[in-house]
Amino acid sequence: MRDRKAIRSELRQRRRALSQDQQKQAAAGVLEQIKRRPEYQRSQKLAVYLANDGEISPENIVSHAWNEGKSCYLPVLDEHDKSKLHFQLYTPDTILLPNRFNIPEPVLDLSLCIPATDLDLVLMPLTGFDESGQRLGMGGGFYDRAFAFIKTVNKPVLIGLAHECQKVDSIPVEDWDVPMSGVITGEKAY
Ligand SMILES: Nc1nc2c(c(=O)[nH]1)N(C=O)[C@@H](CNc1ccc(C(=O)N[C@@H](CCC(=O)O)C(=O)O)cc1)CN2
Ligand SMILES: Nc1ncnc2c1ncn2[C@@H]1O[C@H](COP(=O)(O)OP(=O)(O)OP(=O)(O)O)[C@@H](O)[C@H]1O
Repeated sequence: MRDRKAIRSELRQRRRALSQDQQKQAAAGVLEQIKRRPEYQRSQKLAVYLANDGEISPENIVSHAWNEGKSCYLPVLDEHDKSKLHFQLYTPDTILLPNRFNIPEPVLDLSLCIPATDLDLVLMPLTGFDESGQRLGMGGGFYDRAFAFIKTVNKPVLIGLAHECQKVDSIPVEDWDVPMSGVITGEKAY
């Protein structure tokens, strides 16, 4: 546990230290990489996120997906059930407000949310990853809880997006960790 905290803090510093130029390049690269993936090409409903705290930005992927007629969904926290994560439709007209972690998100409208099992592809934010597909998030357990069913249902496909500097030799695993089927950086696919 201490381990995970230390790795998380080190890796958050690393991604925050990237220059604007490096961020721009990485965001362009991650689009080029994802366009080649059959899981992306096939997907109609994909979960994305709005980059925060140095995360690699999926914004170019969102624009591409919209152009291709795909639907994008954003994670939205629930102020009543603080452990829950919803996925709400994201369009160019969506109004965004900062959540309790100061990350912009749509104002929760349950009529625009879909069950996690209806998503085809989830592009996951992360602080660290290893080549076996283990993921370290921000520590809230939101994605782990939202996709805990993945062991029994083989949908959606979970793919992490990351900067190369977020790769470590191995992430200490916990029982509840949900493994990703792959990770895409600005340079390559793992
Ligand atoms: N862009 C993005 N959106 C996301 C996530 C994410 O990782 N990235 N999440 C993925 O789960 C959820 C938010 N999870 C988060 C969990 C912890 C902290 C965080 O900053 N914790 C602070 C303490 C903040 C406080 O208590 O005020 C910290 O650790 O320093 C942020 C987001 C939903 N939206
Ligand atoms: N399936 C689950 N059911 C109940 N609690 C869970 C589950 N998954 C994770 N948690 C709780 O969430 C907390 C945070 O987990 P962890 O440190 O793995 O988060 P994370 O993967 O870094 O964050 P996130 O998924 O939000 O990006 C843990 O203390 C754990 O108890």
